[in-house]
Amino acid sequence: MSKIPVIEMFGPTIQGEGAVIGVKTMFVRTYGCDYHCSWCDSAFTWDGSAKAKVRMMEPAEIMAELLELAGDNFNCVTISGGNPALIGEGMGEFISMLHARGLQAAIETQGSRWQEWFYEVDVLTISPKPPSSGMSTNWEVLDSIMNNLSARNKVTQSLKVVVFDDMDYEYAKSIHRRYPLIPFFLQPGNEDVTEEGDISGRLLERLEWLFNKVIVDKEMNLARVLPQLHALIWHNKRGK
Ligand SMILES: C[S@@+](CC[C@H](N)C(=O)[O-])C[C@H]1O[C@@H](n2cnc3c(N)ncnc32)[C@H](O)[C@@H]1O
Ligand SMILES: Nc1nc2[nH]cc(C(=O)O)c2c(=O)[nH]1
Ligand code: SF4
Ligand SMILES: [Mg+2]
Repeated sequence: MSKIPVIEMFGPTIQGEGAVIGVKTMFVRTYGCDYHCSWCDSAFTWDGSAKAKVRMMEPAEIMAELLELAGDNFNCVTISGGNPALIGEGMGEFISMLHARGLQAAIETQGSRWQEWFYEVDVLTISPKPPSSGMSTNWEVLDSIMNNLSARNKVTQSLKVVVFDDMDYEYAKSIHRRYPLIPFFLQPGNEDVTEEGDISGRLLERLEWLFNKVIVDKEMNLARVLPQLHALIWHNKRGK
């Protein structure tokens, strides 16, 4: 059995982003990322600040802890990070374990690495990073991920781009143009992930800004613009 580096597990909560927004889900957050986005809202998964909290866990141990946390009060497990696509066969084993119990596996990843277990994922969210992140996209890798998934026609995949500014918006358009058949989501960026208290007003202003860009843009007729719903309700609180 191959172990998985887990930094936190929480839930049940409500999926706050993307294609399955609003669905009750547990979260498993893996440690480690091959990116270091300037505005990452989960930097503790890679910046070393929470390294002492990482547990190397067998898939069966993760399953047991989810059941301990929530009993049968969930049907979906979202695996995020960090980048869960850094993990090899252990993750494939964990996804099989979820399926054996009739549970769904949702994955959040940035599209920088391929894993064979992507084929088994029920809801796969690929979130390429725009210029404001400071990261650059490896188009060869992203193309091959999107090609592999399309060829199997089995996984429910979607693309989700976070937008902070006009340059990010142009990047988002280039993603949508490149993969026009893939469900496409836009999400405004949270510009201060450490602010305490109610940040909903600030987030809603950015949502309106993004709405207004999409409304006048005929290339975005099929895009869906969504907030980070959990951030509107629970703000920058961790484990929500
Ligand atoms: C923390 S990441 C982890 C999964 C994976 N590394 C990725 O980036 O897709 C989960 C989601 O949060 C988004 N995100 C991270 N920081 C954000 C911020 N400051 N504002 C809005 N979305 C953010 C990412 O773009 C991604 O879609
Ligand atoms: N409620 C809630 N929904 C989410 N969707 C994606 C998240 C993530 O951090 O990957 C996230 C998260 O952290 N919380
Ligand atoms: S890819 Fe995801 S987890 Fe990694 S630094 Fe960027 S937003 Fe954070
Ligand atoms: Mg989050």
